[in-house]
Amino acid sequence: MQQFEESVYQLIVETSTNLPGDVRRAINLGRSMENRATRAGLAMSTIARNIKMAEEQVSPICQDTGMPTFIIHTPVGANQIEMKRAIKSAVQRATKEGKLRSNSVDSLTGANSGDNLGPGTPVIHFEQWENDYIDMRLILKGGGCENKNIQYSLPADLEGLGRAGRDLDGIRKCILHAVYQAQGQGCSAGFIGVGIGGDRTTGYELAKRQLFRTVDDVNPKPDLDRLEQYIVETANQLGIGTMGFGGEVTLLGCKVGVENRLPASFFVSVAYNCWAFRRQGVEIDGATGAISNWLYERGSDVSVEESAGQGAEDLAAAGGAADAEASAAAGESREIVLQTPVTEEQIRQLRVGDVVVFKGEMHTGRDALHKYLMDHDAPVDLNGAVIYHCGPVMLKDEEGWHVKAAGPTTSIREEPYQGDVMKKFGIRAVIGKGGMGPKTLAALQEHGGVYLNAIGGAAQYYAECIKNVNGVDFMEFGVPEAMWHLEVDGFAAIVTMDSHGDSLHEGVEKDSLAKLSAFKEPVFK
Ligand SMILES: O=C(O)C[C@H](O)C(=O)O
Ligand code: SF4
Repeated sequence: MQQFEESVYQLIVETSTNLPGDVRRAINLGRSMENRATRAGLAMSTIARNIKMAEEQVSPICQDTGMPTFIIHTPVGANQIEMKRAIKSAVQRATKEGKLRSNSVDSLTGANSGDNLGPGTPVIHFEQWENDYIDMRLILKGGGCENKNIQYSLPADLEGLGRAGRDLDGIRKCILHAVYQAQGQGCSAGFIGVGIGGDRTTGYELAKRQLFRTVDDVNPKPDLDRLEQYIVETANQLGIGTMGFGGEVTLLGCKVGVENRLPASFFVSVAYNCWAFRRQGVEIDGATGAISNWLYERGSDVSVEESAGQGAEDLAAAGGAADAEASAAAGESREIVLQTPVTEEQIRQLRVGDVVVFKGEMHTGRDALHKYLMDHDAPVDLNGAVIYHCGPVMLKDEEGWHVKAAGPTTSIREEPYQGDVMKKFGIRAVIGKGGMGPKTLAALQEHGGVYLNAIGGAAQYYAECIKNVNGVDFMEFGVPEAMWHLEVDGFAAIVTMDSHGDSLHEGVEKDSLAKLSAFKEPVFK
C-alpha cells in the first residue's frame, strides 16, 4: 500500500481542477440551449472558459474547494486506520500546494486550521466489500450550494405550489420548489440529488449519494426515472437561468433515490450542487495502493465547447463587442471601464445590465470582515472603494503572495451589514454573486452605490485579472476571510442592482415564482 497516499493526492488534484466528462457534456448541452448573446449566455461562456483554464493550469475550478467527502469501499481486512492517516496527509499536501483552499474553520472561534484538518473534516465514510480492490470516490461540494440544500417534511404547504402530500406528486412539488428557492445563489445551472425517505440525517446522506451517479445514467425505477426527466425539463421552464440572470438553463441534472421511512415521517431531502460539480473516483490496487482505473470519464477526454469568435463572447468583451442584436437581447448592455476609487457620480450613471470592467485596487471582504467593520475602523481608506465578496486561494513564496483562485462568494450573507458598512466608509461598489436583498437595495439608492454580479465559480478567470497583491489585513481571520488588497485589470462584472432602485434579482425571483405556480396541478397521480 506504499502508493496509497499518492493515489489519494492524485484524486484530490483531479477532482479540484478537472471537471469530469459527464458534467462537461451537461454543461455543453446547457450552453447550446442558452442564447449566447444574453447575460446568461455570457455567464455560460465564462464558465466554459474557466473550466479550460483550471484544467490547463492544474488549479482549482472554484476557489471554494468545499468539504472534502470520501466514500470508500475496502476489501475485508484492509487497515482503515492507516488509510485514514494517509488521506489526511494527502489533504494537507493538496492544501499546501494550493489545490484545496484551507476550508476547515472552528465553528465557535472562527479560527482556520490552515490545513483542512479538524474535528469532522475531512469527511470519510468507509464500507467493506468482498472485492480485493479499493473503490474511493471524492466530492468537493462548496459552501454556497450546500447552503441551498433543503429538506421537506410532508405534508407541506409550498410557496407557489400549494399542498404537497405524501405521494409522488408531493415529492415532485418539493423538488421543483427546491430549485426555485435556490435561485442563482448556488451558482446555477446546478445538479440536484434527492433522497426520499430515511430520517433527517440519512435522508440528506441519500440525497448526497445521488450526486455520485453519472449525469446520464438511467434510474432503474421507472417512476423515478420519469420524475428525474420531468424535473430537469420543468425546472428549465422557471426562467432562473445561469447565475440567476434569467434564461433557459437552470438545472443540468436530477437524480432521485429512495429508502424506507418511519410511518410518522416523510422527508424529501435535496442536495443542491453548483455547476462546478466536482466529483471523481478511482479504483485502487489493494496490494500496492496504486490507481488502476478512474471511475468517471476524465475531463481531459471531453472538451468544453468553445464557439467560433470566442474572444468576443466572454464577459469582459460583452458590452463593447456585442452587436445590435446582442445588445438588445442582453437588455442594452453597455460596457463601462472604471478606474478605482470611483465617485458617486460615476456610480449613479450605472444601470442594471451594464457590464463594468474594473481597473485598480479592490478589497476582498466577506463574513468576518463585515461583522468587524460594523463597530471598528477599517485598516485602509475605503472612500470610493470597491469591495469584492471573495475568499481566495492564496500561496506565498519568497516573492510574496500569489492568487491561485478568486471567484465571488454568495453575497446575501452580508445583507444585515452591507448597507451600513457602505455608508459608514463611503464604499461605492460591491461585487459578489447571487444578489442582495431589499435592505442593501435601499442603501444603494440612498447612498449612491451599486451591486455587481461576477460569475460564480469562475475562479481562474478572475484570478487572471488580478495583477498584484498589494497587501493583506486580518490574516488572523484565516486566508478566505482576510481582507486582501488586490490590483486588478480587466475585471468584468454585471450590474444587477443599481442606485435607481432596480434589481435584476428581485425581477427574476418574482417571474420565476409566477412560472412555478403554473406547475401546481397534479402531474403524477
Ligand atoms: O466560499 C466561497 O468562496 C464561495 C461559496 O462556495 C459560495 O458559493 O458562496
Ligand atoms: S462559488 Fe459557486 S461554484 Fe464555487 S462552490 Fe460556491 S456555489 Fe459552487
